Amino acid sequence: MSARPRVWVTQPVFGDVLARLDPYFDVRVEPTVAPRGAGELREGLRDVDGALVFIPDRIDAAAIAQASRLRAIANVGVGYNNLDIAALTAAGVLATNTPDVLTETTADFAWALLLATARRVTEAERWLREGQWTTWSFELMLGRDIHASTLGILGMGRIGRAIARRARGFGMRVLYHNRSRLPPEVERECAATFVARNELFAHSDHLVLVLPYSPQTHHAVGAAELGRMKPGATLVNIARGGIVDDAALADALAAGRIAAAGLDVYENEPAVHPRLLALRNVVLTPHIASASEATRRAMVALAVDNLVAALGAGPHAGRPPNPINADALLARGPRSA
Ligand SMILES: NC(=O)C1=CN([C@@H]2O[C@H](COP(=O)(O)OP(=O)(O)OC[C@H]3O[C@@H](n4cnc5c(N)ncnc54)[C@H](OP(=O)(O)O)[C@@H]3O)[C@@H](O)[C@H]2O)C=CC1
Ligand SMILES: O=C(O)C(=O)[C@@H](O)[C@H](O)[C@H](O)CO
Repeated sequence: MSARPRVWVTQPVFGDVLARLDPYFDVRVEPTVAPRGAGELREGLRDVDGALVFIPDRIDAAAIAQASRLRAIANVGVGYNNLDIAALTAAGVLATNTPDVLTETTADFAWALLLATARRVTEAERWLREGQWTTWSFELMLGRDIHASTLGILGMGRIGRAIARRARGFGMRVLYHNRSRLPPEVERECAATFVARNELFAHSDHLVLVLPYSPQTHHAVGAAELGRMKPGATLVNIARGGIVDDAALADALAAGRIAAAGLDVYENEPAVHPRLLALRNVVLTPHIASASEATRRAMVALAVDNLVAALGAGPHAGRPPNPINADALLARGPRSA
């Protein structure tokens, strides 16, 4: 039996980047992309020291309880609501994520969705491809202006601020809400004004969601919040499924309560609420906000660095760049090698 630590990678991504694990570990990379169910994740984690996992992999308490060798989980992604952090910490398993490297690419994509949603880009293309463009009409596909309008950002963290910075070019007024207000110099740099949560819904022409998913943010945007939005406003969600109540959103869009929505994430993804699928005034993308080639490679590279260091190897042994639960080390008992 090998004395080297064992590592499991749940998707076959960028082989040249994953190869950087090889000098240190016995690595098993899943050969196919497939949803990994609870049973498969339990089995995969049972005999390994570390794993490199992705957003669809739900690492729950049951899997962690059976993973007696596990010491590190490197999540490829900045959001980590797929991990049971309390259970990992109690078990002495260090978890890491990949912030910063995806900030600008994700902010670019928020703008792609915002522009497509407000100016009806995908709706117009679908209509044209359906052969419906027989006469040019002056009032065809009238959209909502972006320039000189008010952009609202719920979740003004790394990505929210990058979205705000881009708004300058469109001459927009930027409002934001966080649980805690940003320092004045950051507000100045983003040219953004802090407002109460209800004010954000009431005054935004275009509202972008960029906050993490947690039990506290579950259905943070439901019927009541949608009801507070301006008639004709648009909503963009690049944050996480579950933050928006998808059924309530479908109601608001169908009723014309708000003009349109751009969604990259969904409550039950990859399943999309059938009523959202049936609507024309919604732009739907398959959770790709960070998906430029350079950024996806950088995310995997950072997750590799995190895993190597978290398992006590490489130049930064024991000091992974992006620990989520550094206190896990305090809980380490017999499973620490
Ligand atoms: N679609 C995609 O592919 C991608 C999605 N994401 C999602 O974007 C999220 C944000 O990433 P990033 O900007 O790097 O994270 P940050 O932690 O830098 O920012 C999150 C912001 O949300 C705020 N926030 C947290 N809870 C609440 C709340 N209850 N109400 C209002 N604001 C809140 C935080 O401020 P405060 O603590 O003061 O409230 C903070 O400013 C990720 O967690 C992930 O889910 C990220 C990348 C790609
Ligand atoms: O970073 C996040 O939180 C994301 O949602 C996206 O960047 C990725 O799609 C995901 O991380 C892939 O695992």
